[in-house]
Amino acid sequence: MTITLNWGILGAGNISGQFVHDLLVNNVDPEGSIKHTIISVGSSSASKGEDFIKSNGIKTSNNNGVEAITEEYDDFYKNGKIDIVYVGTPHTFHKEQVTQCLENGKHVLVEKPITLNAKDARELIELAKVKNKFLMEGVWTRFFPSVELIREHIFEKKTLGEVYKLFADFSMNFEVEKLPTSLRGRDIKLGAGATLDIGIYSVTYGRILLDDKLGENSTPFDTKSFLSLDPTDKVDHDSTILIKYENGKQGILTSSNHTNGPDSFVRLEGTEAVLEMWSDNPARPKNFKITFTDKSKSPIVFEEKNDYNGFIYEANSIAKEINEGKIESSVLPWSETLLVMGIMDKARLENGLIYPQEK
Ligand SMILES: NC(=O)C1=CN([C@@H]2O[C@H](COP(=O)(O)OP(=O)(O)OC[C@H]3O[C@@H](n4cnc5c(N)ncnc54)[C@H](OP(=O)(O)O)[C@@H]3O)[C@@H](O)[C@H]2O)C=CC1
Ligand SMILES: O=C1OC[C@@H](O)[C@H](O)[C@H]1O
Repeated sequence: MTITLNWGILGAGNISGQFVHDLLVNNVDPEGSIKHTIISVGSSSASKGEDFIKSNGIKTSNNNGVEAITEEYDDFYKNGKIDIVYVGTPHTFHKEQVTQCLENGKHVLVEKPITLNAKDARELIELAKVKNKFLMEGVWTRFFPSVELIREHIFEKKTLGEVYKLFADFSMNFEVEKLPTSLRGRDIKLGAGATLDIGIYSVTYGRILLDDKLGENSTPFDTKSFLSLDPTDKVDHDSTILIKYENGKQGILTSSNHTNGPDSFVRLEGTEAVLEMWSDNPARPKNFKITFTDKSKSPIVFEEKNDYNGFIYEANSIAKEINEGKIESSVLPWSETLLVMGIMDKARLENGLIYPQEK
């Protein structure tokens, strides 16, 4: 049986293009049992939407015979052919746009962070329940094949022995000082700051590699944090969150817009082995290596090679869950999203970073 999901893409920008790439690659796979049709691109301007369709190569031949259209936001929300909306706009627009999508009877996959804080996220979740529509935050990292394998090694096979410490870092020098303060990466009004933008991935590793449970069932933990706020734009470009679980496991979860991180963005230390993860982008964990203390044992290496950016894994998981009538992801349930948002709320509170929308 083939499952087909009809998508609306909201925001004709950077990440929407990368997401769409994966849907199109998937559609030309003759073996694929899940198909993703792009119905419409919602954009602030028709010409921008048309450019998006052209520059990302959306054609009837790779879109299940359907010609994608572009619509301005109001028409897009009302388009009855769209099953699910992918929201690919800056953080501060997510709350209002997700609300519009749910109110108009659409399922939603919204880019990370779901909102600026846990309170707003909770409101969206309550609305998804009332409208009986699927809602998930797009933390695509959690859906990669490597993550499932690694979690099996850590928690089921105990390949690393007892795990004690995690170092997870997402750092990318985007030469902050040279950028205009009006950009998403610097503008406090657009929710700028390393913690919400990239620190969320380090926190995600702190959750998926140190705890085998999710959300409301998670192992109790405490966090402490240090955020350095920039004197000009007032947001954090360097962020460190320390996490300590009740069972003693510790994580050092860092992010920076000032420096480039190490090749191995994750180092997880156990009594019998060390796990390292690498790829061109810490958000997409394509490869890992487990090296044993006992040098007579060969390392375990996994490398993913294909044409996907990696968004296809979350998209296919969602297609299956929606097909089964679910409104909440089993991989990233609402309570887990709220827990991560809560960690970031606390870090911001501890360091005095309040967004204008929260005042
Ligand atoms: N999963 C991942 O790896 C990544 C996720 N992201 C997330 O995706 C989201 C979007 O990021 P990105 O694609 O880089 O953003 P862009 O700056 O490329 O903006 C995306 C779109 O949002 C709309 N938009 C942008 N700025 C404004 C503004 N000031 N006012 C109104 N609308 C605006 C525009 O849509 P329109 O077409 O309507 O004009 C724009 O095309 C963020 O929340 C980010 O955290 C980003 C990068 C990677
Ligand atoms: O999610 C993200 O991952 C990659 C980064 O470059 C980007 O700023 C961020 O939004």
